[in-house]
Amino acid sequence: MRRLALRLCTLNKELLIPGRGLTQGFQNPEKQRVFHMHEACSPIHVNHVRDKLREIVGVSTNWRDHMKAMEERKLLQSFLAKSQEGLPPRRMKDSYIEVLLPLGSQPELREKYLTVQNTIRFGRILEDLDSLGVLICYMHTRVHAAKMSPLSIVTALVDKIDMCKTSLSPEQDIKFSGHVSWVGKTSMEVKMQMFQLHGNEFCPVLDATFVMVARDSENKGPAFVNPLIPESPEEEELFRQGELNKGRRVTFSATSLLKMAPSAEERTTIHEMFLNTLDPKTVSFRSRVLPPNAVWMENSKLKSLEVCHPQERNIFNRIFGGFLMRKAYELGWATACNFGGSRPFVVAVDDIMFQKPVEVGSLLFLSSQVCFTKDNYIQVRVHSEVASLESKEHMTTNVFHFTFMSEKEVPLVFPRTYGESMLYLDGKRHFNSMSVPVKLRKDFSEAP
Ligand SMILES: CCCCCCCCCCCCCC(=O)SCCNC(=O)CCNC(=O)[C@H](O)C(C)(C)COP(=O)(O)OP(=O)(O)OC[C@H]1O[C@@H](n2cnc3c(N)ncnc32)[C@H](O)[C@@H]1OP(=O)(O)O
Repeated sequence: MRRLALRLCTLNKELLIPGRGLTQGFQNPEKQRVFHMHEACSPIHVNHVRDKLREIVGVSTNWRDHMKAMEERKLLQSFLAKSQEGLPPRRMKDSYIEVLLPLGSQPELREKYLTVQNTIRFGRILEDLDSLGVLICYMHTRVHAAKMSPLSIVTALVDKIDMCKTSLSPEQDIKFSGHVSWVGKTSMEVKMQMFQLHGNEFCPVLDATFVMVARDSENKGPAFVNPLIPESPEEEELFRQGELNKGRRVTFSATSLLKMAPSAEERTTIHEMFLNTLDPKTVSFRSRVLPPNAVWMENSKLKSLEVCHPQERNIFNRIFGGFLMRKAYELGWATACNFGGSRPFVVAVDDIMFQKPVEVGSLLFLSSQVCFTKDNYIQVRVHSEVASLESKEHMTTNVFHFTFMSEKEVPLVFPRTYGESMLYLDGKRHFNSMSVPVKLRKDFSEAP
């Protein structure tokens, strides 16, 4: 145990070696969102993020030892705080990390990230962001006296990922940075950014906001996290934004179409779409025909099945959230590609809620469909549910929302049933909540 405490302290030191900050490449200070972090660490290599997480949590690398490792974690329960006030406050820079994915300088890394069109697999980026988000939270909550972290930190929500560049080169270095930007009692909001080398500058390509939740050593109940003290007006603004985000999520969830009827405007939209599909040759509500350049929503569906092997486990012996996101994203991408008839780019991801952990050995059923389109944009929803081999009972674990942009204008998608109409409106709400179409930087766009 003492050995592990030392290891954790070494980890913290390793992460905080003063050196070149990520912001150095910027000419324009307005592009920076790294507040007073210039004195922070040199980047760690992307391959070390998972190693560090393993060390912090003390997991075994062999599946056959996983029960023993979990037994050892039970001993850490006594290190958990009884209240949040009993924990020392932390600053944003305490959790600030930079991670390097040196695709340019280490070509052997490229294979894992490469698409056939010579761009970067976004699913792999989702995995890296997920691991990085968890590591950031361990930096915020680190306990110097404890041998390993008594906390199990899980991803609760991918609140938003906005892309500011349509395609990324697999031949240029990438850097990630991030820090805790807001905390509740047991939850933490993490802001991350991704940059790619463009000439001599690291230019921003992606902004992400995740919410992580701290659980006890055995991942059975909630656990308190250290308070966060903003230190400057910019940090206060970030913290305030975190509070607002929490309020926005509550409102979004309270007005969900699963709980409340659509608004008058939304009802009009659906009725107009319904009228547009009535056959003018018959006087019947049942005889429906598609308008030109339109597709029935049910015909946009694609499905897949994954067997969740131990290799895909996370540090808590459940299925890694990043793996679930990668699989859902790739099915969503295929759905958009199939629908739009040309190669789509992801422009936004939002509101991926991890409702239930996925056990190793489960069957993961993914079902994807286009639920809204506009001009070149395709809004895709992927629903995931699991069943254990024994019970066969299906349970929803996640709903994923992806916004893609196609190279050319795409057909309209038409709902046929009431349920599909609600999917359409939900897709439209997600599409409208996206900030990207206005922000997408044309100057960075590249041919695919
Ligand atoms: C060798 C091994 C291999 C190693 C590989 C390394 C890979 C690297 C792996 C890296 C690891 C990668 C990581 C992974 O792979 S984690 C795997 C993916 N994630 C999961 O499996 C999580 C599944 N979900 C759950 O377990 C529960 O739903 C959770 C625990 C999330 C909430 O449960 P529950 O609802 O019962 O909790 P509560 O009511 O007590 O609330 C607790 C707090 O949570 C806040 N909250 C809740 N929901 C949301 C939400 N949607 N948005 C925002 N906030 C939310 C809530 O406000 C409250 O905050 P506060 O008011 O206290 O502040």
